Amino acid sequence: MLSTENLRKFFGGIRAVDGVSINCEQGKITLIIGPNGSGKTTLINLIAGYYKPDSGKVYFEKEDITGLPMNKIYEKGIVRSFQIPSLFWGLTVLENILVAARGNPGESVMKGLIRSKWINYERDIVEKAFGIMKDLGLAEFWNSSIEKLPAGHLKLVEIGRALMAEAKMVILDEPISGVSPKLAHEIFLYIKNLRDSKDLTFLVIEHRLDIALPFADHVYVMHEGRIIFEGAPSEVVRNSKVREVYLGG
Ligand SMILES: Nc1ncnc2c1ncn2[C@@H]1O[C@H](COP(=O)(O)OP(=O)(O)OP(=O)(O)O)[C@@H](O)[C@H]1O
Repeated sequence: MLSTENLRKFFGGIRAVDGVSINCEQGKITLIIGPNGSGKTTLINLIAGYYKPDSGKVYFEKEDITGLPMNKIYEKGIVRSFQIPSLFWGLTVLENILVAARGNPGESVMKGLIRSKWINYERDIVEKAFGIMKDLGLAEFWNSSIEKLPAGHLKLVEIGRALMAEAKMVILDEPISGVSPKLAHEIFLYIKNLRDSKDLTFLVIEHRLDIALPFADHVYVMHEGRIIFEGAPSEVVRNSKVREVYLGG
C-alpha cells in the first residue's frame, strides 16, 4: 500500500535518513524500531509530507506522493499521530473526534445558512463518532475535557480522529510512550482489532519491543539512518546485528 524507495534526508552533516526503502502491506501492522536518533521520526515526517526528501520516492497506492504537502497527503488517506498527542485542548473527547470529520457541507458559506443542507450530516457524524469511541473504549469519556484524560487515552483519541478522517493508513509515532503496561497492551489490542475489522493499514514506531512485537506483522530496524534488519517479529531479537545495536549485544 505504501512504499519508500531509497529515501534520503540529511540535516547538515547528519544522515538522518540514508537510503531507506520500506514496504507497508495493506491491512498489516508494520513496526519500525531502532535506538534514539536512528531516523524513525524523520522517516515518517518524510512520508507524511512534513519534510521533503533530498532524494528518493514515496508511493501510496501506486501513486508517487513524494514531496506533496502534508494536507495533500492527508487527503489521500494517510493520517499520522505525533509523539506528543496533537489534540484540541479545551475541547471534549467527542468534539476532538468530530473536528476530524471530512466534508462538512455546513462549512460552505452558502450551505451553512440552510439548516436542511447540513443537519443530517451532523447527525451522521455524531453517530459515527460514538461508534468510534465505543470501538476504542472511550465511550464513557465522551464528554470529558481532553486535559483530564490520562496519556494512554489521549493516544486513543488520536486514533479515533484518524478513523473519523476515514484514514486508509494510520502512522503512529510511539503510541504507547508514557503509558502503563496494561493500557499499552490494550492500545495495541485496539490497533489489532482495527486492522482485522476495518482492514486498516498501520505503520508504527515504537521503543517498547516487549509489548509491540507480538502485534506486528512485519518489522524494520533502523540504525544511523539505515535499515539494518527487515523480517518477521519472531526473528528480530534473534538477529545478531539487531542485538548489537539495539539491545546492547
Ligand atoms: N530538524 C532537524 N534538524 C537537525 N537534525 C535533526 C532534525 N531532526 C532530526 N535530526 C537528527 O536526525 C537524527 C535522526 O533523528 P530522528 O528524530 O529521526 O530519530 P528517532 O529514531 O526518531 O529518535 P527518537 O527515538 O529519539 O525520536 C538525529 O541525529 C537527530 O538529532
